[in-house]
Amino acid sequence: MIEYMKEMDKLGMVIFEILAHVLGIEEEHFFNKNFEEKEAAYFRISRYPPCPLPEKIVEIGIHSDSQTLTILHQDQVGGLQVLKDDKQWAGVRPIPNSFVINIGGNLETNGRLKSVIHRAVVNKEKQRLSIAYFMSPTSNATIECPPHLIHPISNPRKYVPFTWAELRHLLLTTRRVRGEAVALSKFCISN
Ligand SMILES: O=C(O)CCC(=O)C(=O)O
Ligand SMILES: [Fe+2]
Repeated sequence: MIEYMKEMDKLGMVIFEILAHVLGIEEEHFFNKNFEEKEAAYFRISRYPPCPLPEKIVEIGIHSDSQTLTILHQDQVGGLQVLKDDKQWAGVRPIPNSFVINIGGNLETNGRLKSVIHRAVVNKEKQRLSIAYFMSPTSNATIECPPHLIHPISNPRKYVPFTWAELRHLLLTTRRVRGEAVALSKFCISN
């Protein structure tokens, strides 16, 4: 497990480097610097038993991930679905030897990246397994959209700066609402 975790961290850092490049973040080691504390990362291993009436059950409810990045391994059964802009669910087809990468709520960068709403449905005949690895920043790292991704008129700042410790506290203490990032919304400037 520890080895798997180390490999996930390495992969996550490569993805962060790519994202930093795509987002035009020039500060060297931007993500490395904010992800030194590894204790905050965690796994969720989900086993979905077969179900004769799959339409009656949605095993992992509708949600978006709250951390920074999710690296998800799903087996070949399939069941992960994402909510598209047209409000239709689309299945994420399992591809052998690959991971599904989800952007977490605190990486939304003022809407430049999207933390997708998703759910997992069960299969009639087959059991399904998934392993989600959630990466979060160091507890006291400040989460704040880089100024160059903000425009005062076309894209004004959506959230006040906050720390991961503050968001994590709210995630643990705020009542959840299906499909809504309630904890994150507490930092919304319009609230
Ligand atoms: O099992 C899956 O495919 C999804 C798991 C998931 O969304 C989660 O653990 O947050
Ligand atoms: Fe998830």
